[in-house]
Amino acid sequence: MNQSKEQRILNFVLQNAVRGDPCSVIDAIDTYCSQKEWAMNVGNEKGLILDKTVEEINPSVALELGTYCGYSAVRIARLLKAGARLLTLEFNPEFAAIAKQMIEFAGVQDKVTLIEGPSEEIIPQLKKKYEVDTLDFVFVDHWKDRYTPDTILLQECSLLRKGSVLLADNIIVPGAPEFVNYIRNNPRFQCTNYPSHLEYMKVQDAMEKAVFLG
Ligand SMILES: Cn1cnc(CNC(=O)c2cc(-c3ccc(F)cc3)cc(O)c2O)c1
Ligand SMILES: [Mg+2]
Repeated sequence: MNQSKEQRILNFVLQNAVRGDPCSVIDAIDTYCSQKEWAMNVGNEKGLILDKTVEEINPSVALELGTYCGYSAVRIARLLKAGARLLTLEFNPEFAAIAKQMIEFAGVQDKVTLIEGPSEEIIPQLKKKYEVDTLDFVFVDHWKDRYTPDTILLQECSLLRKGSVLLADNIIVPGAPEFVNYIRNNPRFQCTNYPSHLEYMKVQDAMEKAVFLG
């Protein structure tokens, strides 16, 4: 049975990156996906916006919606302080299996909890089952039609506190127009738009930062 693209990306990392070196894993994925096969990792240009946001917040507890191959999980986890943790949710079992191996090869597995399943089921479990109080940072990068319902669900589950920061990918491509409308017109969020480009392409994209005001 021939390999999936995601398996080919992982194989390239295993053969070209250095075990335990997150930066070499990030670079290997970006090299493969810019030269061989496009894939929907956040990429290096938007990845720098993600890095700066994580460094600014220095979160103790971070959540990622949409793990995919683990590129942004490794990107975020490499910046976390001792004792800080990232929970990352992935719906697709094949992607979750690849991401698990990617995270372990990068050596950040002690900081990352990869949870497989639908976000609408897992978010309500975060407090009791995953011992989360509130979230300092949320990277939103999953199904674009889930951005708004899951942002509402995070509020309903009291997982956001005054100052919690959401950073959403793909505001232009594939786009999340309903989310943009919801979040920019919601007085409980202070929004900032970060123009950028679609990963590995010369196509316009953007990220949206939304600070929860409590
Ligand atoms: C299957 N699946 C598991 N997670 C998800 C959620 N992510 C996306 O859908 C996603 C899609 C694109 C994209 C796809 C085709 C295209 F032509 C242009 C852009 C880019 C991204 O950065 C994304 O995050 C989908
Ligand atoms: Mg994305």
